[in-house]
Amino acid sequence: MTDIIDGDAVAQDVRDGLGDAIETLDDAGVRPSLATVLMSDDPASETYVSMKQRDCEEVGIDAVDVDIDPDAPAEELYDTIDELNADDSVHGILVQMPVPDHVDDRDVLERIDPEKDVDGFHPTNVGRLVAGDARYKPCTPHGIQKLLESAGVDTEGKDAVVVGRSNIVGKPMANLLLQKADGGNATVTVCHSRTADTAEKTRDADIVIAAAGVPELIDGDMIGEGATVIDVGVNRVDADNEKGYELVGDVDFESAKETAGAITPVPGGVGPMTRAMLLYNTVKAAGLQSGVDVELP
Ligand SMILES: Nc1nc(=O)c2c([nH]1)NC[C@@H]1CN(c3ccc(C(=O)N[C@@H](CCC(=O)O)C(=O)O)cc3)C=[N+]21
Repeated sequence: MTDIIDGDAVAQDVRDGLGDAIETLDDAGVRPSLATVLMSDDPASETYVSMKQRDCEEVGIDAVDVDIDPDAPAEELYDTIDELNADDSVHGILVQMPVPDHVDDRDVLERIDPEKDVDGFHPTNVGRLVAGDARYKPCTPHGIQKLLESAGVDTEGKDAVVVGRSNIVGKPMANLLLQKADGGNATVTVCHSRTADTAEKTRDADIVIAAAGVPELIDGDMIGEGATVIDVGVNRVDADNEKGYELVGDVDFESAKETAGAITPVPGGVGPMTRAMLLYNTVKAAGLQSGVDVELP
């Protein structure tokens, strides 16, 4: 029987597990606070930001919500980041990506105080991660590590194939799987759009992480018997339903689950974990900035 890994349930465990740390901080008079900055009118981005704010409320994190007109000059976003950097009551800053074309996303990520960079996208935090000394692990790959752990999948000595080489998922995922640490110690292959034969690589893998942003790129023929399949895709395709869209993963779930030993669904797999690990990083940030020792799940 294929194990369908329940991301909603594991995310709930992480949120519950943050309770102790949030209480410890509360005893010290500290309330963790996350600022989300949205410079977009893309409906998907708006949905994600409002889900993050709801998550914060649920666990007892203050959510500061800044909206910037997508047509505003880049300086308005920079000024906002500067203000949030200087505000001691704010522990985490997330600028929802993508930002408009006239704003350079690298400039944005470098502007955020690395201590408050709960996405883990600042070059300082990227460097620390690669060096094996992560401060804030990027939320999606970190969430995937938690999912694998919860499914009883030990990564040590396994062949892991990451499909996709983005800065926010593929590259940090490959790095985490490579670390000499729990959730790492895997033999890692990274496939991408220029890979000669991706199927040949994925077929031999114990763990396949699909993070290419291409709907249903990975099907059952590309998965080896009993492999663990993690689907990072959150592709919105038009559909004739209430929402007007359907979420489609990078994996063809129906065919892949026939050969996989364990698989994450979309929705309800990696997405909720990404949000849970953002809360985790925010609580960690509050601890680091206030000098309060917190125990994280
Ligand atoms: N600075 C920044 N940090 C991010 O972490 C970031 C970002 N920008 N930009 C966009 C991507 C995407 N992302 C998702 C988070 C949660 C779900 C999620 O919870 N999805 C639900 C369903 C959501 C729905 O119904 O649309 C699920 O898969 O079950 C999806 C996507 C975070 N991102």
